[in-house]
Amino acid sequence: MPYQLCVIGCGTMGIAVLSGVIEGLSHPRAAINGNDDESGPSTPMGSLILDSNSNPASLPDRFVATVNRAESARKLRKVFLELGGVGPSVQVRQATENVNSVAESDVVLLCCKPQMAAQVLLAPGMSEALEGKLLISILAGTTISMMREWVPESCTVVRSMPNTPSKIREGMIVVSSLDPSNPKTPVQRDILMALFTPIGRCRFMDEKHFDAVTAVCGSGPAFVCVVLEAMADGGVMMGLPRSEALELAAQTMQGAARMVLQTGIHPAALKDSVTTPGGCTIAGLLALEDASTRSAIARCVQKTALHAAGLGKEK
Ligand SMILES: NC(=O)C1=CN([C@@H]2O[C@H](COP(=O)(O)OP(=O)(O)OC[C@H]3O[C@@H](n4cnc5c(N)ncnc54)[C@H](OP(=O)(O)O)[C@@H]3O)[C@@H](O)[C@H]2O)C=CC1
Ligand SMILES: O=C(O)[C@@H]1CCC=N1
Repeated sequence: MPYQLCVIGCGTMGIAVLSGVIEGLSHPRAAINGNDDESGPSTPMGSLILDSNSNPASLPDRFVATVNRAESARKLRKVFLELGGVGPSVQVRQATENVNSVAESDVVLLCCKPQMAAQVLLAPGMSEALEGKLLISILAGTTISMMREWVPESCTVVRSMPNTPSKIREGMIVVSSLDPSNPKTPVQRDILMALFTPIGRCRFMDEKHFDAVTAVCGSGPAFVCVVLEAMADGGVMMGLPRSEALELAAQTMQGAARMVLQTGIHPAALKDSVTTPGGCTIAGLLALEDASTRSAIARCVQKTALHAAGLGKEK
């Protein structure tokens, strides 16, 4: 039976995921998946799994979303009203209705800030509401074992890390491979696949990688946009109109990334193929090396991952 999905804390990321899921309901398409350590081998850069939505029982058909403030609820209603043409409506409620929203739903997507998780999950009545439910968290730095302390034993806890491009169904979503104290049933696995594959590339990974995953794909769009903006700035410096400079840089970035994903070509090989001996590309590359660009970006990911690890512990 189709089920009700409840999004607790439907801010930037809740909207991104829910918009992608709702859009995917009316426009199903082939799902692109990364390696899936729970379903056997695939190609180095991922395999194409056709129409993982074929089991309608794994898809939600009713939606509830909660936020804290009345003002946010008003804005959220507008967001989903505008989406209305492409899918079912979403009931928007305030945090005072978290417990009954969870009680009447089958699957819960936890999208609040990590610092709010304990308060939300330990609210009076929430434990009863979560009995037997599937709780999918997108929270950075909040481990399954921390969440297990806050939910009843019968509740299955899964961690996921989506990113903002999920909104246009170009997300990267990593899902924790197992909750050792409460392994996923095939039904729950189907639900995870059905929810996430329509909104991007989906991969199961062990929870121990989640801080690194958070840095690379959760925060990654911010880092990539700094590079994108800088490339456009360079074009503007050399006389290109701003909008064209941005278009050229964005499509170039997308094209290079797609070549890596689709062909499995190593980025270094792709870079070498652009670099004509004695040409202009090597001149630009050496300027990047002088500025230690690679280590700056790698250190940025390292620092982000280390910070992510502490997020769930903040009060
Ligand atoms: N932003 C990103 O790119 C990514 C974020 N994440 C994770 O997603 C989570 C949310 O981040 P983000 O969307 O950026 O944050 P936002 O601040 O945009 O969203 C948080 C939402 O939680 C709501 N909220 C606060 N308290 C409660 C409560 N008691 N009950 C119900 N809702 C509540 C807020 O409502 P109100 O506005 O009224 O206060 C707001 O809508 C974080 O845990 C983060 O680690 C993961 C991947 C990527
Ligand atoms: O900045 C943050 O904490 C969240 C987690 C990943 C992306 N944004």
